[in-house]
Amino acid sequence: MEDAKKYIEDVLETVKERDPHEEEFYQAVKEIFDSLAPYLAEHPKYQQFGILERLVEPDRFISFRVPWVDDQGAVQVNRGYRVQFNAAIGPYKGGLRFHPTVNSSIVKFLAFEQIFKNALTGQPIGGGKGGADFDPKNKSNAEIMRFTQSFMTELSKHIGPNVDVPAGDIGVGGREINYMVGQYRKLRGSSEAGVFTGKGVDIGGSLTRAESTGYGVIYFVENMLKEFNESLTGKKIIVSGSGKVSIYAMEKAIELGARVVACSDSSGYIYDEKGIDLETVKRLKEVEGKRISAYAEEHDHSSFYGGEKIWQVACDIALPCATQNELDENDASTLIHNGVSIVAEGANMPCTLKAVEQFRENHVGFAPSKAANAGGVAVSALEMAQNSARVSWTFEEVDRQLKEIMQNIFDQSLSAGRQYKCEDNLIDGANIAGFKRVADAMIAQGVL
Ligand SMILES: NC(=O)c1ccc[n+]([C@@H]2O[C@H](COP(=O)([O-])OP(=O)(O)OC[C@H]3O[C@@H](n4cnc5c(N)ncnc54)[C@H](O)[C@@H]3O)[C@@H](O)[C@H]2O)c1
Repeated sequence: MEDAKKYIEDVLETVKERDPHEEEFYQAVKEIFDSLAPYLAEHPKYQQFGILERLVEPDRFISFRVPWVDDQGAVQVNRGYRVQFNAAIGPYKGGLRFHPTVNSSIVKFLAFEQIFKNALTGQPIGGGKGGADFDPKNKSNAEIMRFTQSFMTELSKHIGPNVDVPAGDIGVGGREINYMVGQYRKLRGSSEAGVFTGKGVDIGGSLTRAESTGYGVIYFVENMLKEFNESLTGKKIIVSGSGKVSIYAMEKAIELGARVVACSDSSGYIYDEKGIDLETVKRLKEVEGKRISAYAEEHDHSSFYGGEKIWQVACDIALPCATQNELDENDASTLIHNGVSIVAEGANMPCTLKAVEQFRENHVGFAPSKAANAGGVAVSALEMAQNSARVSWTFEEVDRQLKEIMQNIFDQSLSAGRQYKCEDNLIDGANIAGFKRVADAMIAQGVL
């Protein structure tokens, strides 16, 4: 065991030395590697094949200029990225994020996480991620289109249905993906349906893709509750964010009998004791593009708390579904003090390492993002399968497969955790199960 720990520490040290400014990337690598010691101790072959050293270096890191012209006629320049991290089990697969905070550390951490998440789904997809430091807020539709087309002019050289298949993420939804599909088709002169997922249903998108990440989080939580012969009925839930993941996590939770009392956006949170009216949230966010405070103006029995964090609201289940590191150790203490029993990560790495430590110490059921939010990428892979076969499955069929995949991810994570005596915790279990699939595929293919 000591040898394995030393191996992990040495590789972590190299990561820090090589890119000391990439804090989020280091955090993501540490979170995974810290789980692996008992598994690596039992299987020294991974060290002999230099798996950890190879895993932390992406196959390719692409960074490029994205020039575009705004509505006033001024030239703007943003920076675009695509990290093709690991393709041992299939083409690179992962979303594109448009947000001003996007930088090399953020895209590398997201792509690294994606490798293990994709492996956990059991599907043939490798890990990648990308985006741009472009802020879509307050941009006109024409500006979004011009920016997205310019972004695709460069990215199109590096992607393809068997190479790298991007999807959406923060700031990139169906509209942006459709613009990318169009620009890619125009540049290539051919229709390659399987090069993007999250497309509109009319142009080859899959039913249930929009709902899949949020629904998947709730299916995962259902599995956790079942272990204790419990269900979602009557559970009080809070969900951060009010975007693609949050909205559909709320929808499924409400459908299964839970009471969702609070949700948020980057300006603050709303609390509605009677339970959030999701139709209002959908209209405000998906149609009108308004701040979440507008909810409180329409619902007398609700309140808006500007600039405050949602984690002070007492609940049974907390679902961080907005962004990375949105829940720190103080928030974790507050949630624990207020009696939270399950925290499931809908967003990628929303809890800091110290927050996770607190949940572990206090025996709060914790579902890590790479397991809990894998439903989105799983349905993306189902979209690729439908595109290859030129068929469209029904909503019910895709939902059935999604449920099955989430159940498998839960079972694998639980059993790997138990096998390596990680006190039944799903974090170590998910990390070990995901690592095993990728590492074995890397060994089988030789030193590349
Ligand atoms: N879309 C997917 O299929 C998918 C799949 C897996 C993981 N994720 C992850 O889920 C998270 C959300 O992605 P999304 O696709 O829903 O994005 P989105 O842009 O649709 O929504 C993001 C939401 O978070 C809110 N937000 C941002 N910063 C916040 C803050 N500091 N506090 C409170 N709210 C804040 C925004 O206002 C918005 O409501 C990201 O971490 C993303 O990587 C998304």
